[in-house]
Amino acid sequence: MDKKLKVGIIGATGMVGQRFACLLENHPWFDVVVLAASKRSAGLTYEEAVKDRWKMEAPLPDKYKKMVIMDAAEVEEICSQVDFVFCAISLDKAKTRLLEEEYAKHETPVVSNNSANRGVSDVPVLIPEINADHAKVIEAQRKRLGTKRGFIAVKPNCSIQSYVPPINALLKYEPTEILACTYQAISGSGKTFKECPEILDNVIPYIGGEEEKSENEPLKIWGKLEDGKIINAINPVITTQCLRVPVLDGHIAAVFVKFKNKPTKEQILEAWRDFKAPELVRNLPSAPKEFLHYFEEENRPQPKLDRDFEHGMGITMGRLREDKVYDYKFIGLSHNTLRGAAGGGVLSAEYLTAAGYITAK
Ligand SMILES: NC(=O)C1=CN([C@@H]2O[C@H](COP(=O)(O)OP(=O)(O)OC[C@H]3O[C@@H](n4cnc5c(N)ncnc54)[C@H](OP(=O)(O)O)[C@@H]3O)[C@@H](O)[C@H]2O)C=CC1
Ligand SMILES: N[C@@H](CC(=O)OP(=O)(O)O)C(=O)O
Repeated sequence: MDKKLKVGIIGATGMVGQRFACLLENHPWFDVVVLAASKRSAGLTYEEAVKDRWKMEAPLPDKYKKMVIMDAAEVEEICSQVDFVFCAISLDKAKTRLLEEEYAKHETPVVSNNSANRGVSDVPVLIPEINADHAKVIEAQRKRLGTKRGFIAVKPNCSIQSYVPPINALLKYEPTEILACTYQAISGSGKTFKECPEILDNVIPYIGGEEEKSENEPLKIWGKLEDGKIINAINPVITTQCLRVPVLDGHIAAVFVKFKNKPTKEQILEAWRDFKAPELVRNLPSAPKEFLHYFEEENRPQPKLDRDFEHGMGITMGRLREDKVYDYKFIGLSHNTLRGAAGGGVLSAEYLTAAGYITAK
């Protein structure tokens, strides 16, 4: 790429926004020129705004320290400075949806981490290794929005990333039923242990809205593009329970799966070993070299040991075995704020750039 694309991070002060800032510090294609958040932070330097709430292990990058935070509601001004934006904000769904559409209508592509637009049939919900071709729906979305270059693309909920990629590699055996129990890290709620003392020595058996997202979003990812819409898949039927556990980063899923054509254990391991994303995706700067990795050790994967596999962009699995009720069961793990949030967003933006959907203004 001759010149880097100019990028804004909307929600830059939050847990996911901070991840974006770190991932983009030295990105080969993208240069962060705008940091935006709510009115509460607008006008402060980034250093001032995150002073008591920097949640990353890495120190706050020098590049951002003196940048003055803009108000995310100043859409026109922000759009005049950037080629596209990443968006990760805590705001109610209806307002988020409108705000994202406003950016798109100002001819600024939005790569979103929020759930607000995931249910819209012409908005692609991307895991680039799996459904990069869904980006084709952007053409129809642009017609609806009346834009030439503006559009919204989203990354899916983080809980599904621990079981959808491994099961995706097995689609040829026609999975009919999936049961997944997820054990989700506290960073998924934007918190650290200091901010979440109730989780110590505890498990919280409810994460608002999570099970609905976990059961429905995979069906859109496995859906078909028809007449300018993504039509959700009907199968497999998915049921989940999502629990919050005392882990900082990394969502584990205990997964059970039934197939129409039951594979052998060796066939499953082979499908995981041989899975290859499309070449364009494999060569993106943030793409993991190994997307799916199976551990033979019985006590893996573990969040603390394995969440950073492939810089937090790979999915690890273990304990594959036959089951008495379902055909097979296994454990999956993904890093929720990397693959499941900012990393997934950056990879999607790289794909959308490489495929020509995001360009310099
Ligand atoms: N944490 C995770 O693992 C994941 C989070 N997500 C999604 O990403 C989004 C952000 O999550 P997270 O980073 O954890 O949340 P945080 O609560 O940590 O951060 C929220 C961000 O939103 C900003 N914000 C709040 N209100 C407004 C507003 N009215 N206008 C503009 N910006 C506003 C905040 O700015 P200020 O500091 O000024 O208040 C802050 O930058 C959510 O939609 C979440 O569901 C998705 C996948 C995983
Ligand atoms: N709800 C997830 C994080 C999240 O924000 O998901 P979503 O992107 O679907 O809103 C968690 O708590 O771990």
